[in-house]
Amino acid sequence: MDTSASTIAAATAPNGINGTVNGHTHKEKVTIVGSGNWGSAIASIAAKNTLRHSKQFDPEVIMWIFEEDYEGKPLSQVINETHENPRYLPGIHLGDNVIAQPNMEEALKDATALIFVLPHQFLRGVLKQLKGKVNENARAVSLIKGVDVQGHMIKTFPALISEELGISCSSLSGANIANEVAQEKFSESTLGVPAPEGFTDDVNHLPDAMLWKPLFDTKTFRINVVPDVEGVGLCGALKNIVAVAAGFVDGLDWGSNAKAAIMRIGMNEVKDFCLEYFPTTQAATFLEESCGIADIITSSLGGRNRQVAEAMVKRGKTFHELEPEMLKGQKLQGPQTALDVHEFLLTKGTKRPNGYPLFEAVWKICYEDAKPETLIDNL
Ligand SMILES: NC(=O)c1ccc[n+]([C@@H]2O[C@H](COP(=O)([O-])OP(=O)(O)OC[C@H]3O[C@@H](n4cnc5c(N)ncnc54)[C@H](O)[C@@H]3O)[C@@H](O)[C@H]2O)c1
Ligand SMILES: O=P(O)(O)OC[C@H](O)CO
Repeated sequence: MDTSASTIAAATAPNGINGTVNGHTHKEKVTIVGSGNWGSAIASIAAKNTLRHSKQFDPEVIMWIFEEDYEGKPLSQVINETHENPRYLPGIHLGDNVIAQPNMEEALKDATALIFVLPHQFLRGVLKQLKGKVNENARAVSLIKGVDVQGHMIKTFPALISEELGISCSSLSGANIANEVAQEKFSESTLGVPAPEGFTDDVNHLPDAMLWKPLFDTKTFRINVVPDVEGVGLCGALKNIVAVAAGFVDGLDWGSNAKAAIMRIGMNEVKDFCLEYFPTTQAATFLEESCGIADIITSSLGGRNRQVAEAMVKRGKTFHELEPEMLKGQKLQGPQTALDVHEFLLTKGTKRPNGYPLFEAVWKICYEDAKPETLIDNL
């Protein structure tokens, strides 16, 4: 199937509505694949916007849930009764139009707008279940922060989703700590959409921008569109390694200068890694957008990766021990991404003089018991 932006443009009405059959307008039907901390926050935004843009979207937002028990009841039942996800996003009303659905086939029925928002280690398993069950006119967006590494092959998740499901996939990433976004505190995010080569028109008019921007953009969650799906996806993945390093700095009480230095060095490694292995990515995505520099800052100041890394140093425990204890079912992405990147670099090699010493130091501290103080040895 041809999933290029121009082909999709031809099949999509100019207002972004998913076409017409027998004179009837088809409304986009939204399914969220994932229901954790960010998945639930984004469900609350999508639920408001499907109502706000009722000509474009069916009001109901289906949220596929990896079923589990919550205080003696299935979590999906609790969510559908209370319209809240007390396990992963307590205190936030998701919207009466959000329906939790543990059955994947049911969740996908008629879906035309698929939002992928899972901890990255679970995506391949979920894609296996989805194969052959997705509508061919569906489009996807990945909110997942991680990379897929198989030996010397590295892929972003939008690319993997597109490849596995044969549909177009965009990428949404930014300085977006879920709890703050859900509380409607001001933040920005970057939407990377597919664009035909040489496209110079307004990116907001690209078909996938016209689908996703109205679904996510609010007064307090501002979406900026760029024609760089890979760059947006990679920034979100790699900044998690930098955030772990920033957490080590906090654990060591090295202070603000050291934290700023680690963020600067980390930003350069993110940028160089993207340009070395994904030459179509654009430097402006890292340097000017929320998904780049801004996400490194927020994650190094306030994220879960930072928090657990600080505790690794202060309490002398591994992240394997601390993750369940501190995050209660939420998942870290930084250590696993450091391992993925390490394994990729090992087989692929690099042309960067001195390699990627910050990424490698984080891997060594997380997986090889290296002392946190060794973080700066090769910088
Ligand atoms: N939380 C944030 O602040 C935030 C913000 C932006 C982006 N992200 C990114 O979004 C993605 C999802 O993060 P999140 O915060 O929604 O998740 P989370 O960290 O809250 O993880 C918990 C989720 O994982 C699910 N899960 C557990 N085992 C599973 C399995 N075997 N198969 C499928 N699902 C399983 C749980 O059901 C739950 O929904 C991550 O890549 C993360 O980096 C998170
Ligand atoms: O809490 P973290 O470290 O997973 O980071 C959350 C978001 O990615 C911040 O943008």
